This record gives sequence, C-alpha cells and structure tokens, in this order.
Amino acid sequence: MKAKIRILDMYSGRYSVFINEKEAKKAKLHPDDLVKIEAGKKTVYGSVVVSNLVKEGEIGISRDILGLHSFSEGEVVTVIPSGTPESVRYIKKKMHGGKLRKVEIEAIIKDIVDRKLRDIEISSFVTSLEINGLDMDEIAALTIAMAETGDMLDIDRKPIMDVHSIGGVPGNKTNILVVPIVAAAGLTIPKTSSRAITSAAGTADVVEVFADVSFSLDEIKRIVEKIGACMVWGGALNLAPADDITIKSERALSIDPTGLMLASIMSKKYAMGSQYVLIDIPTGKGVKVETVDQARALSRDFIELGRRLGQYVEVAITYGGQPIGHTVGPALEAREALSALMTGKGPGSLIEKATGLAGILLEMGGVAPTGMGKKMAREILESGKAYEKMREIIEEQGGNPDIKPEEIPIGDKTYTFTAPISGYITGIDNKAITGIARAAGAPEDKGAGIELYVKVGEKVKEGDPLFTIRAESEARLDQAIVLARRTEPIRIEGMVLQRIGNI
Ligand SMILES: O=P(O)(O)OC[C@H]1O[C@H](OP(=O)(O)O)[C@H](O)[C@@H]1O
Ligand SMILES: O=c1cc[nH]c(=O)[nH]1
Repeated sequence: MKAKIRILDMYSGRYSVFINEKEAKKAKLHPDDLVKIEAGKKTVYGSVVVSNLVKEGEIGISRDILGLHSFSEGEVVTVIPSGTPESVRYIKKKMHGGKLRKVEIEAIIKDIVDRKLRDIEISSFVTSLEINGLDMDEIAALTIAMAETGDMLDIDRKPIMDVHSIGGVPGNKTNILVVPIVAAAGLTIPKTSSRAITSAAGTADVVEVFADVSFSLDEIKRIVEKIGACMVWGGALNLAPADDITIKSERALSIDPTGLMLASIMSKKYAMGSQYVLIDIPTGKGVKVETVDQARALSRDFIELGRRLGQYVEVAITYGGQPIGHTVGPALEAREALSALMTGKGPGSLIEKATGLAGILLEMGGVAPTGMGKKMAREILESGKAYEKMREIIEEQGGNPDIKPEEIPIGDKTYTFTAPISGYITGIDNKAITGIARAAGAPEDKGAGIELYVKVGEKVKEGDPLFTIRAESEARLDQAIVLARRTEPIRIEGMVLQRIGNI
C-alpha cells in the first residue's frame, strides 16, 4: 500500500510503524506484524502499531528509525506486509540444540540489525544461547558477522591496544584508570564500553557522568588520533550494531551467555581495529565466572577467538569475590575513579587491579620491559600523568576537565546500615550489592548506588556503619532498604564460630 511518511516525535526502543486502524483492517495488518517500507533503494523493516494517531494514507514512523535511515515528512513510500524471516528457523534450530552454520548465523545477525527480528525472537535467540551455547566455529562466525554488519574503524596510530572486562563484579570502574594510564605512556587505546548488562553501572554509564559517550566513528577517529584514547559507548556507534540489541535482551533477563559474551566483546575490539587486546575476567563467588578453572577455559576461548580474528589477546584473571573499591553506581563510581586519578591513591582493590591491568598493556605494547609494567603504571598514576590524560579525554569528549569529585551530584536520599554485632567481615555478596544498587535506581538514576565502608577481612564493632544506600527518590530508597534487609549483603562473623558445650 502507498502512504505518506509522518514522523512521530517518539522513541519506542524499536522500529515502530504506525498504521491507521481502518487501513490496517483493509491490509489485514495486526499489531507487532512485520512490515517492509520501500522508498526507491531504501528498505526498512518495522513493527506495526495500529493507531488513529495517523490518518488513512499516512504511516507514522518513530524516531528510532531516523537514527540510521533518512525519511522526510510527506515522502511517499510503499508498505508491504513482510512474512516471518528465514532466520527464525535458524533460531529454532539452536533452540533445539543444533549447530548453526556460518550462513545461518550471518542471516540471524543481519536480520537483527535490519530489525526484521523483533524483541520476542531476539530474546528467544539469546535464551537459546544461554541454554545450548555455541562452539568456537559458531562463536567466530558470530563475532565476524556482528562486526561486519557495522562500520569498522581504521586508526592511523599504531600499535592499537584495547582492554575489556567481561564485567559482572560491582564497582568495576577499573578501566577508567587503565585507559588514561596506558594512553599517558604514548600507546593508542580506543576504548569502547557497553552500558550495564548485569551490573549496576557499566563503564559507559560511569564515564557519561563527566563526559559524552555517544560519538560517530569519524569523531572517535579524530579524538583517538589526537590524544591516543577515548572512552565511549559502543551502542551509540554503528559498530557491531547487533551487540547493543542483544545486550538489551541480556539486560532484561540479567544473563550473559558465554558464547554471545565472547562475540559481543571481540566483535567490538575487531571493529575498532584493536591489535593487542587484554581481557579481564573477574572470578569468584557471585560473578559470571566462579572458579579459576572456568576462567582458564574462557581465557583459552578468548585467545583462540582472537587468533582467528588476527588479534593478539592476553587475559587477566582477576579477583571478583567482592566489589571493586568502595562505590557502586554511576556517579559514586565516577567520583571514586576521578579521585584516584587526581591523587594516585584509592582503595587497594581498585589501584592494584588498575595498575596490574595497565602494566600488562604497557608490556604488551612494548613500552615496558616484561615484569616492569605494573611499576611503570603506578608511576604514571602517582605522577599525575594519568590524570592529565584523563583531563584531555574529558575535554575532547565534551566534558569539563576541571570537574572535581565532590561536584559530581549523587543521590540525596540516603540510609545507612550499621553492624548488628562485632566481628570480622567474612563476605560481601556481589549479586545482593548489585540488586540493591539497581533497586535504588542505578544505572538509570546516575546518583543512585551504594557506598561501602568495609571490605572482607576488616574488623567492625557493633554499631559501626557498613554501607550507605543512595537514591534520587524516596520510593526507590525504600525498595532498596527492603531488599538490603532481606538479602543482608555483608556477612559478619565473630571469630568464635561455634561453642560446643560440655554436656
Ligand atoms: O558488569 P556487567 O554490567 O555485566 O558488564 C558490562 C560491563 O563490562 C564491560 O566493562 P569495561 O567496559 O571493560 O570496563 C562492559 O563494557 C560493561 O561496562
Ligand atoms: O561488552 C560486553 C561485556 C560483557 N558482556 C558482553 O556481552 N559484552
């Protein structure tokens, strides 16, 4: 059917195509049906919304479509019902445990990017991967398909380093220190991050507190060739565009299927043209990888996948048994990271991990002799050179380089939990901490989160503060308090574990 474009000022998180009720009846179109919009060479797929917001002879399109496609008001287009894409058959093949061929994986990814697959089919795909997994052939095909359905970056400033954490551990603001340290040593590190997947703050959510993170590839090329680094959100770019779409499903289900995680991370590194990649695998109770053996197996997968992509990969298996640093939540983590860069000092877990990872990258990039990287990283941090580089990154990304940690707004609704008994901190539950911070509003409410006053192994007296929940609304604070009471994220044990009476 022919119709005139009407641009509706709304975002629906999908490509929504509004069709007048009477017209939809005539065309036998129903809500959430897939339609193809054709205008000359341009072809866009969208999901039907039946609504009298538009008149007969018009179709309304949401602004999501204008992100990647140019349609103008009043433009005449053809709207054709589109049947179920072939790739749904391949999703069901994976659902039933089959091994997907390269062409089948390519079809699924292309249909995701072209919005021919809708949320329900994408979630089914992600769930199938969670249940049935992918072997290395499938993961390699998925990685390349994810990268090649988007743009690739070619930066003339070699060697190109990169670092990426598989995430999962609360408070993991580490790479906000690693990137400026590595760049301050003269290496190139075009860092892209995703927003939170299972945590309460992804690195992109944290960096966005003091700088923009949404840039085009051309802007990133300019920034990186000028100052050697960036810290941007992968989802804003047409860089492995399927990644941010599948991450939306992962976030909704709070899962991160291993095969998809490998492809998600390495497709972005491949698209950025990174040659030397360090992968951080936080390991421990309550994170994505619980044992060192599992971490070693995953490391081998990352290294093998890198080999197939022509990238040199090393992996750091890091301690993930409790939150990193003392803060969880975008603004709180931004404060802690900025303060550590300014002073060169901060929580041991943060400084040790950041200088450790940066040290490996300095050795991989050939600017530090083997075994000397961590020491050199610490010097760069303590000398203030890393902070200088961070100021350049913030400035180039449209932020205020003079921002001070205390100027970063944080939630003003607070509640502090204190120690019910004296004793030693014997555990901090990562999943509970993340759940409480998310209940408080993080990452959407930047100022929401948790401030931790204790870490495992420390001694507390009854009444000492353990942690403060921060929120931007009373309602959210109350929800978080209830959850904190129920989950008791911090475990204290007197050293006398049991007394066996003389009975
Ligand atoms: O912890 P969750 O939310 O599961 O994983 C997502 C986080 O892990 C990675 O961290 P980085 O960018 O390497 O610092 C991603 O970019 C993202 O920030
Ligand atoms: O970027 C990331 C990080 C963790 N898991 C993913 O799938 N992607």
